[in-house]
Amino acid sequence: MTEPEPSTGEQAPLLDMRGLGVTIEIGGRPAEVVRDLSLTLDDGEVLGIVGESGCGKTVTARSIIGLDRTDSRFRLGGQMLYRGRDLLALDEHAMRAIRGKEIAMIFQDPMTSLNPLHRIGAQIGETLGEHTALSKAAIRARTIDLLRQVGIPHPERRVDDYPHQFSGGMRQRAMIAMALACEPALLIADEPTTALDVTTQLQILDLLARLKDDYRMAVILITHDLGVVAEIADRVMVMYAGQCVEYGTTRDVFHAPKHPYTAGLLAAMPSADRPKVARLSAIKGSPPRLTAGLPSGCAFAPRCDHVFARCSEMPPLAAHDAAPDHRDRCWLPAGDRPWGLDPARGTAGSPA
Ligand SMILES: Nc1ncnc2c1ncn2[C@@H]1O[C@H](COP(=O)(O)OP(=O)(O)OP(=O)(O)O)[C@@H](O)[C@H]1O
Repeated sequence: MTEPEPSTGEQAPLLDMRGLGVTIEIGGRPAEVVRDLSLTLDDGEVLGIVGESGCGKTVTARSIIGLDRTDSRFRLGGQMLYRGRDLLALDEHAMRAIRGKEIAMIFQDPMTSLNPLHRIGAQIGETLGEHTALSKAAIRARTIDLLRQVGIPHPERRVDDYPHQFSGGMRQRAMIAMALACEPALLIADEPTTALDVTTQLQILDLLARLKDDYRMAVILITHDLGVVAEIADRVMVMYAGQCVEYGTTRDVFHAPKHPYTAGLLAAMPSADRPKVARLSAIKGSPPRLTAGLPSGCAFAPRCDHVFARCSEMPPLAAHDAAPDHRDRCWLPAGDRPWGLDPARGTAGSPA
């Protein structure tokens, strides 16, 4: 990836992650689970991060908000510039002022955020009490309003319920209300719908799409589901084995995928109205175990049908054509990537 310009104060992107690396000590040995990851996110923008299980999506998200910073097994490198300030260089006290207020996170399991022993309203109110100077009465009024905004019926009554009195979908809504309490500039949503039934999934995604507009929030959405990304993301990052293998606008990545891994994910996507890419069977094999140590060359090579000698070296994340923001990590010349063929234009690997 090209070296980004130094960012300062007002002109800086909301988030400018530069060369993030995460190493975890597992079984007494260091495992590099995220490698040289860079991205930028502007106010109000939605970035989808996709990839198979274990590719480093959650570790990346938790690194942004500093959830593992007190775990001595974790080593983080690179920079995480939030409005120009490097979050990785802040102490835990300074980070606590940002977490929940400026950057909030929701998880697949709402009980990660909700305490079963405390009333829903008290938990949302606690976030407001920590980060605002609102009175008790104002906190309660705001809490009820938040529950209404996320679609909880009779919020003035349900505010005093405990989490177990809410259904799974309602708990997810309550967790979203808690995340929104301080109107964060960035919401990180880690598989927020995976554990829900299909109807509830759609309702929660609609809710997130509406709230990101109402609150003008940037969102990083982590998911296995490319269909979800196609619906609400402006940009997509495809991760494989702890690295970014493709990055671009949702339109470019979906209409003209460049990396064979992205093409494989798209081909495996069960959707009638999927963009026309040459059909591939589901990707053979499975991702490498990051804990076993990675080969020095392309990590996808053992699963790729197009391997050639150069793949024993690590490909850089690079743009190859007129779309400088569409980058991928593959050595194949653009003309040798049949999955990128756009039949309407007769071009290979170029954005539609
Ligand atoms: N707390 C931890 N302790 C040890 N290893 C961890 C920890 N968290 C993550 N890992 C390892 O880091 C790697 C990346 O995991 P991560 O959870 O980020 O993947 P993911 O892409 O989010 O997967 P999933 O889609 O299943 O959530 C995996 O090999 C995982 O086993």
